[in-house]
Amino acid sequence: MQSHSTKRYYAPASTGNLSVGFDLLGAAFEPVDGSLLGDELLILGEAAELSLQLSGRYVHQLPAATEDNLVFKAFYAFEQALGKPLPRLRLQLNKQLPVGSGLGSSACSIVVAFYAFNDYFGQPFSQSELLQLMAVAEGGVSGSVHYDNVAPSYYGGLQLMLPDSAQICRSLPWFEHWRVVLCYPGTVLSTKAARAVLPQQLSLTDSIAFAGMLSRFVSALYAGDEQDAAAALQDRVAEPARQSLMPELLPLRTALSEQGVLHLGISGAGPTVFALCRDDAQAATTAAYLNTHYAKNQDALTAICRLAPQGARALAE
Ligand SMILES: Nc1ncnc2c1ncn2[C@@H]1O[C@H](COP(=O)(O)OP(=O)(O)OP(=O)(O)O)[C@@H](O)[C@H]1O
Ligand SMILES: N[C@@H](CCO)C(=O)O
Repeated sequence: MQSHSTKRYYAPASTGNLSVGFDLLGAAFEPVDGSLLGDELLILGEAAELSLQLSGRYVHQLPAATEDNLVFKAFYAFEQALGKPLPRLRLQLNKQLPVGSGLGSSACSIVVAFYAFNDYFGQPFSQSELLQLMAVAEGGVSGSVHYDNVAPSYYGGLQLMLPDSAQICRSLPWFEHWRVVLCYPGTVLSTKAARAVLPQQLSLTDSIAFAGMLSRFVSALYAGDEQDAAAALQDRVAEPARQSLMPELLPLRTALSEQGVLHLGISGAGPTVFALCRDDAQAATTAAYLNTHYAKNQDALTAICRLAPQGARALAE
């Protein structure tokens, strides 16, 4: 039961890479039916000890020990960054994103936790300071610091990372009528494992192709050229190495492309796939197709989404 002083916070699911922008591009998504696809954190009150209750559809995928939960770790990282002891909190995590899914599940818990602590304790950190703390925490999970899940989950929208810039990332335009079908098959693929197969070096040809395709995509978004933007969604970095981890990707892409779907790619490090659709009708048939041909068990999740304009936020109590 919620007490009067309970505070509720939420952060949305995100898709890293978006095929063309390995580690540099990420988008937050929300279901078109108005439901929430992301983690929720409740601050129930203060107590002598820090505590965390767990609930939600994917609670069974979380580590058994509370101390291993990223929300717990986020609290101590927040306190350490602040440099002074904080009151202990009674927390509840409503875990609605599958773990090791490619939906930015770890980032989502990290983002909602840092956002909540910053709000609760009177905003001691600026937005970019908070984002850096989130990225460091996410790096502790995946083995390297990358912002393409934490940035969109925090800010919402489609975010392009800006290496060496104080701003860290910037929102890009998007086509409002585009729909994205996210399909998580129900099987786990850890980001660390999916990064272990990546090439350590890119050839000059692949480096130019990577920079070229990402530039083409960004330029097409600004030009409002939908066809060119969709055509630029090509992954020259991660997908060739990750295909062996996701053997169904290419046959599914061929089948959906024959149905006119704009693109099918790996969401983050997989195994979730994202299908880019031109409208609601195409998204509905694509969702049905992926649900039949890619979903594997009761943990599977298929959602018809649009870009989430808003990222982490407080919800009405
Ligand atoms: N609250 C939490 N949410 C998600 N994962 C958690 C949480 N607490 C601890 N973990 C651990 O963090 C790791 C998350 O792994 P990983 O980064 O592969 O998942 P993911 O975030 O869903 O993947 P991706 O970033 O590709 O979407 C797992 O080992 C999981 O047990
Ligand atoms: N850019 C990261 C995203 C992880 O979700 C990767 O592909 O490894």
